[in-house]
Amino acid sequence: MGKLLTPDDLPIVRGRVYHLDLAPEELARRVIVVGDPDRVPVLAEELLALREVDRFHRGFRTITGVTAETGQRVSFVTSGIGAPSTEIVLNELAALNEVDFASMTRRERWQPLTLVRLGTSGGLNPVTPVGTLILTDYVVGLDNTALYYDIPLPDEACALLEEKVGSVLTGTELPGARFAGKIAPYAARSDRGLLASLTAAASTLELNWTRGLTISSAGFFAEQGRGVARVGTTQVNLLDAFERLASPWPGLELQNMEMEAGFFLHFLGGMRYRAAVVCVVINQRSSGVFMADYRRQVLDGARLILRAFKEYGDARAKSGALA
Ligand SMILES: O=P(O)(O)O[C@H]1O[C@H](CO)[C@@H](O)[C@H]1O
Ligand SMILES: O=c1cc[nH]c(=O)[nH]1
Repeated sequence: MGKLLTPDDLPIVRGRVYHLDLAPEELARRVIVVGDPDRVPVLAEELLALREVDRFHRGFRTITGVTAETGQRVSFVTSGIGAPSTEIVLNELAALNEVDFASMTRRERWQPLTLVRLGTSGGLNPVTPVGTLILTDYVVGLDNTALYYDIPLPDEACALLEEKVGSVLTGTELPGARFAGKIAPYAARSDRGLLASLTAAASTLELNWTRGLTISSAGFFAEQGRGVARVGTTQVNLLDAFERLASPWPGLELQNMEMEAGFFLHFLGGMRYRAAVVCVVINQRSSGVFMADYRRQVLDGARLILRAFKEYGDARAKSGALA
């Protein structure tokens, strides 16, 4: 028998996890995770033929159902904004998948989940137009939530990215700043097979898309170079420095900045779940252009993900692996 979890380690209320208010059978094995709870019913209305579960608790909306186009069971789940909120959601999703709530021990058998974050992001690449879908190849996270999870470096490219983004931070520190040197970049990557399926699906749909490097910030304002509040910032001209960041190797360009991809890929990679990230560029940080209505692009992103789920599942079934 696995380790016994106490009701305080993993609070379960009326058979459901404490924050998401979901029971194990209410979660599909394929999950699209969005930041904004209002995005969940939009996806459900447009894409589901059948709705089985619809919950809203602590700001987290979840809808599980069967898709009209691919006939797959999927869950649309809210992460909320930022790594700390995402940490709660991903831990509860993993517990729903792996823990037997009757005995409060890990089940002997479970299959990894397949999850894609579908979000919005700020554009950092002047040649990538607003409205483009970015498929994250690698991400560098700047939050410290991920640093509580001791997960091995996925590959040598991640080490190089950590070093490059580390020098951007060192080069933009305010001399004498109280927290100078305290922000520790960590790199992660999308699951290679899932990214390949997303890339293949994107190539067959007439979408504006590209792959690239994503930066995940710990916040929206100072952390993304927005000097709105009347207090000093540890980093100065951070955005300019990011925009000058040379491509770390041919084929990988810095594309966008958002707030959850880093933790998402770091944690789920460590769990050996299959995870990837697709974000719409809704603004151009250098020119100040901002697109407030991105509903169409988000739906395009969701259709792309559903198609990739299908192709990825079919390819795995053909190779003898469980989908
Ligand atoms: O549109 P979502 O998925 O929320 O993603 C982006 O939007 C929020 C900031 O406005 C952050 O969560 C950021 O990552
Ligand atoms: O600039 C942006 C736009 C969306 N989300 C972010 O985190 N930043």
